[in-house]
Amino acid sequence: MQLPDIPCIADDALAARLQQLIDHKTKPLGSLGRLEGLALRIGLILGSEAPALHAPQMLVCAAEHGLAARGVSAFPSDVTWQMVHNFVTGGAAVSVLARQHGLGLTVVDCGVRHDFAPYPGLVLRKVAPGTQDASSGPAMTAAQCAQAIANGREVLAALPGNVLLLGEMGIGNTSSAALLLARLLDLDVADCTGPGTGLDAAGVARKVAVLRQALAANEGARAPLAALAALGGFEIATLVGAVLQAAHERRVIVVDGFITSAAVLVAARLAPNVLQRCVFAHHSSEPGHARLLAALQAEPLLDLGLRLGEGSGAALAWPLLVSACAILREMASFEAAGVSTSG
Ligand SMILES: Cc1cc2ncn([C@H]3O[C@H](COP(=O)(O)O)[C@@H](O)[C@H]3O)c2cc1C
Ligand SMILES: O=C(O)c1cccnc1
Repeated sequence: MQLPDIPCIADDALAARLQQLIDHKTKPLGSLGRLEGLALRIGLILGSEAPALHAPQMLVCAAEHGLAARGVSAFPSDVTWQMVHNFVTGGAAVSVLARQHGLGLTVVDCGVRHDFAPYPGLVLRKVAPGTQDASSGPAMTAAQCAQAIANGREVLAALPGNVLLLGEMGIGNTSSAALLLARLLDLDVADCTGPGTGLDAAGVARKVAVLRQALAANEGARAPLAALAALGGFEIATLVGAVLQAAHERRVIVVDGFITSAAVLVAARLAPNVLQRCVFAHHSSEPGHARLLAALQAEPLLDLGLRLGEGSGAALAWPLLVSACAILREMASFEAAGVSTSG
């Protein structure tokens, strides 16, 4: 499969200039804390000393998981298509937050077991009506996986703006994310698995047992694409494509929780420079997320105890990106404002 070109952002001169601009703003050195690093990162991604974010796009990818039939979620699979309807009609958390913050909202049917009528904001890119049960073999074929990645690239390329916010929906997808994490980071799957939508301790233990079967049934799937096909979901593969395309186009990528971080892990294994374009929105309370963030050396902006997905955390972090850019563009320097420097 042909991957898009994602060059290293290694503009030392711009980095030095951005740091100098930030340091000369009318504030004690470093006093805007993490916002300063955020401003620097966005400046580097957009290649500008005065970065401006425009037409931010929330992309919610949805699909069903064959593995869900094994009782790995506290909710039935039908919730996936029902929530897709809720997203586009405006009633879901991500719908409310996208509306509040003026984010474009695009929902993609990547593989939901339901025939949707055309609806504004709903893009139909169904690879198949759900994946196969990964506990007895690969979730998808290599061709299906490649198709989902191509779909994600195409959908993203058609969206305006210079910021992509990642969201997802798919009952059972904390299982896929845990499997990808265990396989690609060589961790015990028990350390990657949590309650998801709300399993109790016995439920989590049963989930771990099923996930061990999935790893055994897909023992040979070790390379990133093979692991994605064997253990992933159509929404995760579509997100991988969208992330690769957004990174190629030098958009800022705002990563949501556990599942979208797993998609970024796969994308980064295919093209490590993807990570230079990512801002991690929040620390999900799904336990595996801490390990995933550590492996990606990511420092998420928020820690609100969220465990929803959909893109809710990315939407909540969005105002911080806007503020970081405004500070870089609009705050006066000591010189311009006539304020005395220290000492
Ligand atoms: C009503 C409802 C809305 C959601 N929105 C996101 N998710 C989240 O829960 C699912 C993952 O958890 P698990 O692996 O345990 O199924 C995903 O669809 C995710 O986006 C939801 C789940 C439910 C029930
Ligand atoms: O962090 C997430 O993305 C998440 C956690 C639990 C359930 N659904 C999504």
